[in-house]
Amino acid sequence: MSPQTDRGAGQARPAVTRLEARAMDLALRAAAEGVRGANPLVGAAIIHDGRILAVGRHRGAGTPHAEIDALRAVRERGEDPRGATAVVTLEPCNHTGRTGPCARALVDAGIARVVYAMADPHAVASGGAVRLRAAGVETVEGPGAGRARELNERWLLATAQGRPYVTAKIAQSLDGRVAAADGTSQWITGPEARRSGHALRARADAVLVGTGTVLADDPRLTARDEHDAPLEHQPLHVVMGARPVPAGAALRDGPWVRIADHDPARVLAELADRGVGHVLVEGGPSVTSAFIGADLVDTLVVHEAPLMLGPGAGATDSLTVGTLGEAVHWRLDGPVRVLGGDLEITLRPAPRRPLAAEPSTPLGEACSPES
Ligand SMILES: NC(=O)C1=CN([C@@H]2O[C@H](COP(=O)(O)OP(=O)(O)OC[C@H]3O[C@@H](n4cnc5c(N)ncnc54)[C@H](OP(=O)(O)O)[C@@H]3O)[C@@H](O)[C@H]2O)C=CC1
Ligand SMILES: Nc1c(N[C@@H]2O[C@H](COP(=O)(O)O)[C@@H](O)[C@H]2O)[nH]c(=O)[nH]c1=O
Ligand SMILES: [Zn+2]
Repeated sequence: MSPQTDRGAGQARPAVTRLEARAMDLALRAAAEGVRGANPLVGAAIIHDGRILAVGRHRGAGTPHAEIDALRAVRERGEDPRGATAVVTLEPCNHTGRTGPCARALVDAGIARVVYAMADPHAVASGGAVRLRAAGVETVEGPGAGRARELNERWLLATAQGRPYVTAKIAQSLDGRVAAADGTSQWITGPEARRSGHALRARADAVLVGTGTVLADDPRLTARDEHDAPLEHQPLHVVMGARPVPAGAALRDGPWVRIADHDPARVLAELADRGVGHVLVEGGPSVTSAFIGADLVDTLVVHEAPLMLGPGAGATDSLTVGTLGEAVHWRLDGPVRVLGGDLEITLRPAPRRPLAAEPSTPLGEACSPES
């Protein structure tokens, strides 16, 4: 499939210019710097008079979308976006969520042409291209689609499955233990790593643990700063399992729910019904293994502490792996960070099947020299 434009099929003009292809490359790189969660990673660039005026990106749920970020940067530089081209890694949205529809913002800014990598599969947000064309804006879909899809591969999967995006966090020893033999585990990691764990909680709509963790640790599951004060955004506390949550359990101090089910897919469906878009799974080993075994972890954050715990509980003790060929593979998804004395390793699942074939002409091959 070649890039689509709203021009007639008989018109021979190449879909994108060399500058637009370069802008798409920059937008994709900017997108990759965002944080994963309920929203896809999206970048945008604005081109005018043969120059890339600005590059923007989405910085996480609730913050301005990439197009708005790029338009803001253009205006901050005292430039006028009227008549410009916007190059975006995802079809501009057409809905009012926590931010307004980007399609309208682009029209209001006087943008004349929008090149976007891939259509928005999210039923609520889609339709931006139709709205743009209705307002007389030329649209081109397809350049950079392969890279855009690869970047948001797991978000696209979660969206297609109609479930929340899932991040799992494991705080483990060098030898992969999450508790000592007697069940003690507080704390394996140092304060810097734990602060990063709290930042993860603050980015999630819900934090989920199994009943085993509730009974062993009595976790609070709140998002807190270095002084133990609550952060602004607090996640829903979710307990998965059959046993009741004890009357005095600390997690009852915030909004909480127990879901008496062992099936991660059904638990996610129930959370989706409650409006949860991003779940942080914090263990313990039985629950983490169940999510990983069901291929329902989209991002895995491992906090690796420099200590060994010998015969303690392993992070994924219940994962069914009988032979090396059944190993669950991951790949790095961003830089490894040093947090005090610990490491933070962010991973995403290595694809179990080859990625879908690139549906568009690769960047750089569909362009014409700048006119
Ligand atoms: N370092 C770290 O990052 C963490 C360490 N821990 C440590 O882990 C230990 C607790 O481990 P564990 O008991 O495995 O903790 P879990 O939180 O995984 O709880 C396990 C229990 O949850 C219920 N459950 C829900 N879904 C499933 C499922 N799909 N499969 C199996 N059981 C399910 C079962 O109880 P039911 O009968 O009620 O249904 C099960 O016994 C503690 O020592 C704790 O300190 C815990 C979290 C994080
Ligand atoms: N042991 C361990 C973690 N354990 C996780 O933190 C929970 C306790 O949360 P709270 O009561 O809110 O502070 C605990 O039940 C488990 O999910 N986390 C880490 O960052 N590092 C650690 O060494
Ligand atoms: Zn938008």
